[in-house]
Amino acid sequence: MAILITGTPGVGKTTIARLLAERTGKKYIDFAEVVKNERLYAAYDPETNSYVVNLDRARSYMEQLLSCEEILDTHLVEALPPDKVSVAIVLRLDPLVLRERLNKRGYPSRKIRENIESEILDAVLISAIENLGEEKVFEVDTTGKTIAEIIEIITQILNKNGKLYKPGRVDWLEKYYFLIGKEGGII
Ligand SMILES: Nc1ncnc2c1ncn2[C@@H]1O[C@H](COP(=O)(O)OP(=O)(O)OP(=O)(O)O)[C@@H](O)[C@H]1O
Repeated sequence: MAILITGTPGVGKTTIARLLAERTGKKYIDFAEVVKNERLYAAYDPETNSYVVNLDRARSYMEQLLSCEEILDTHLVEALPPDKVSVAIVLRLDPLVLRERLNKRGYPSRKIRENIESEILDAVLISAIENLGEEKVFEVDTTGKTIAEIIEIITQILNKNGKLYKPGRVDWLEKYYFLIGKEGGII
């Protein structure tokens, strides 16, 4: 059963998932790589350099691939077989910090806006709860935390001490509703 590290693009999934895999000796799986290598996509969008994933094919491929406790890195929870995911850690990040990171990547302003809106509106958290069930889902606000602090929190969650990290504590909407619809999240 996989441990899923998820969240809006740019929140730190790959950084955390890779380190967690190293620390635990578990296999790290970059879902985006699997999609590309196994051609589990229906289309490719050159403007945003992203793939439109074929959810059914992806889900059945991952059903075969996932065996023991891999560390899985993706924001696309709906492409995963729910019965093969034991726990989902949704990383959260202050939208203004996320905007800085995505700006540094040189993302087009439309892509930045979409990701910031997704973070403000809890899109990945909601998808994780809907697809996996709330009992499997935990939420970690990574804003201002070091990588070591985040790994420590995830370790607590994996050791069944995650009650402080159940969904519902992070709420960006009240503070950042005015960013919705702004190109590139620019006020
Ligand atoms: N706790 C942290 N503190 C400061 N910077 C961080 C932290 N975690 C990640 N970063 C930085 O944020 C950037 C994005 O991290 P990362 O690529 O891991 O995000 P991601 O969620 O996997 O993004 P994507 O889904 O687009 O691959 C990187 O430059 C990384 O070094």
